[in-house]
Amino acid sequence: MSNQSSPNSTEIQAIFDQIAPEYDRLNQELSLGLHRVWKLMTVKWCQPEKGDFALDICCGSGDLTNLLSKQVGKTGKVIGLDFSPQQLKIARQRFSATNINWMEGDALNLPFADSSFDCATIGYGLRNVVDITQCLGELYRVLKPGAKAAILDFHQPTQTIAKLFQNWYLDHIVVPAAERYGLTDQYAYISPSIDRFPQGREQVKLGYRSGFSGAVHYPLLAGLMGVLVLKK
Ligand SMILES: C/C(=C\Cc1cc(O)c2ccccc2c1O)CCC[C@H](C)CCC[C@H](C)CCCC(C)C
Ligand SMILES: C[S@@+](CC[C@H](N)C(=O)[O-])C[C@H]1O[C@@H](n2cnc3c(N)ncnc32)[C@H](O)[C@@H]1O
Repeated sequence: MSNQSSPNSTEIQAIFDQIAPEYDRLNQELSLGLHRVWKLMTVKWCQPEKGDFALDICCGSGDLTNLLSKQVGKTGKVIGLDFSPQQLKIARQRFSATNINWMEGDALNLPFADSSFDCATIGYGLRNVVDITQCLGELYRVLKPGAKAAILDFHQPTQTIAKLFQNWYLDHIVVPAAERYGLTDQYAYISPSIDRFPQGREQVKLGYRSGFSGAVHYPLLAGLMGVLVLKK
């Protein structure tokens, strides 16, 4: 990894390629299965409807793409986009719904026309892109007027006790669990990435600065993470 404090795009892509084989198992174990609840809430918050054209940015192994697929139904379509070939390989193996298109692409340069999508999600992706403002700008551009996006991610809790727990859990539960698979460095990246990521109030400001007409942040898990809901 480069000596700069935050990894570059190539290094981030490598992290997610390398963890792809164990990613879902570790998410399930380390969140005690709760990540499925957080993802369900995220999809509900972008208000998908039958027949919609939906986008899951930074789709990874496809959890949110799959949930959107169920919501938009046979008359709808979902694009799952990610720049990690290995994550997309897992996604294609896991989910075969005919209304899903898997695409390798960059969240910072989305290959879609303006005002294309009825709704969108980003699950644990915004914290991992190298330019948050550029990503939000692209998200704004490809959404239809009035469309909603829901962005799920970790952030630093405001309460000290919650921050202490987050650090403890990451350092003493998450990283040791990853060591079993030789993925220590890849999972040790999570903590500093959370430290660099804006908290809910700042995320709302970034949403408005990106042109969204509405921005609300809903904290989850005592503020260890949350969902930013944006309306174009
Ligand atoms: C689905 C989850 C995390 C996705 C995720 C995001 C990243 O940015 C990564 C970067 C590098 C490697 C892996 C990931 C990654 O998996 C959430 C569940 C998995 C979390 C790793 C577990 C941590 C949860 C909270 C810090 C504490 C939860 C405590 C509660 C008692 C369950
Ligand atoms: C923690 S994973 C989240 C995957 C999935 N959304 C989930 O909820 O499990 C973050 C994903 O963001 C992807 N990613 C990071 N930067 C990206 C970019 N600029 N363009 C596309 N995908 C990116 C990574 O490849 C990785 O699959």
